Amino acid sequence: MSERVVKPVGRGFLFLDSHPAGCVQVVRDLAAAVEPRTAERRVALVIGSSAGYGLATTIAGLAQFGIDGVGIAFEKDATARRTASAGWYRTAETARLAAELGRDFTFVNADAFADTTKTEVLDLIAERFGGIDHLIYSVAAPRRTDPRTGETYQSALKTIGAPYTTKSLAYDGTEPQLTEVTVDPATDDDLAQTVKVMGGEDWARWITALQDRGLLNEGFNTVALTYIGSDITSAIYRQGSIGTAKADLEQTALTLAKDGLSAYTSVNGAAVTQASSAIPGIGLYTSLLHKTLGDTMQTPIEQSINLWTQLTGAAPYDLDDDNRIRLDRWELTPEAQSEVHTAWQSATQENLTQVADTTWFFTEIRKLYGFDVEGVDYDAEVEVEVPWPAG
Ligand SMILES: NC(=O)c1ccc[n+]([C@@H]2O[C@H](COP(=O)([O-])OP(=O)(O)OC[C@H]3O[C@@H](n4cnc5c(N)ncnc54)[C@H](O)[C@@H]3O)[C@@H](O)[C@H]2O)c1
Repeated sequence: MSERVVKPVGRGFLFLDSHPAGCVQVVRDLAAAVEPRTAERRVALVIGSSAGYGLATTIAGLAQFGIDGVGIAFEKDATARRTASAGWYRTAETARLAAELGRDFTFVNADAFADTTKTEVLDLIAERFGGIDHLIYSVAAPRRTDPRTGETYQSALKTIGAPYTTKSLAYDGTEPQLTEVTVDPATDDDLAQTVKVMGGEDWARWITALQDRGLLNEGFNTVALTYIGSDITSAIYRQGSIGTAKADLEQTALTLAKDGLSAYTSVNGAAVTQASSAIPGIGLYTSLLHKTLGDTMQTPIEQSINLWTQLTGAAPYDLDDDNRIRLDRWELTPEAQSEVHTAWQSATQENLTQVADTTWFFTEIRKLYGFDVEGVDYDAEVEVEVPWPAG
């Protein structure tokens, strides 16, 4: 037992500790946004199930689409000095939610890129479920060690060709700051490494491994998440090193589909997650987008419900010309983009909090660590040593 008061300690968008009770409430709030329904049983493997889009897909799947199966995440346990990572606490609560909903769902804490994880999870699937109907690949990682070569690759957030200077949002601990960040161009090696981390190789390896063991059920389909976004962020995102990796991921889907698999990428909209907040300019863009769209900015839960509706065949796939499932149409309407463009151009330090929803953005950032969540007593002592849910 290790109870203590947990306060936010950190700099900018990064906090060193997470609040267990806040993370519990975040999971409950996500679940409350899903209408529970008893559906036929389907088996899903969600890779990246503890945060952002993967968490939303897991919760929507558990509550509304009757999924059993396995979730994989890579999270840190508490130490003598630090709390566990937020994804650890969220996973513990998601497991409780799954049990309450009568679902058979196991969470594995391991590196999805490792072959040992694939073997462990495939054994579990073979033993417990006999096969899967859906695979959701929602990993966002800064690095990957390829177990077959032992080499470690680092993902880069760089432009292609020339440096690019963007407006960006920062936080000095008291006030939001409008800053300028210059992003360097990627070398060929940076690009190759980013593709190794965030491209389609590992997703394809999971599918091949499942296929080799005969664990893909009739009607199986799979989705890996991708992003396109606005012209405003394209020099850094879509036309940058990370966009090169996303193009590789999308190409992987096309190759898998050619082999007869029902494999897609889904283009999700901008959301505040740990992964996205690390990208220069994205925080400002997302704050402006929220100011423009308000409640019509679709949450990860809403997009996940939309995704499951399509994966389970309740609605036809909403595909674009490149065979990608589009969950981001609300983000890229000409009206929304034109308004965000104007706001982006006009943003200055003086008008920042009027043109951008910075308060909303920083609350969302703190919520990623379980802080600023309504209904949580942050002065109370809380148990920080929480066991990973038993399989
Ligand atoms: N956030 C956005 O705005 C946005 C928009 C569109 C698409 N996407 C895509 O959605 C996907 C998920 O991103 P996110 O923003 O939800 O990220 P996130 O940081 O919120 O979550 C990442 C997840 O990956 C897991 N993970 C990281 N490394 C792992 C590893 N080695 N093994 C197992 N699990 C690991 C983490 O535990 C976590 O569950 C990415 O492909 C991202 O590009 C994000």
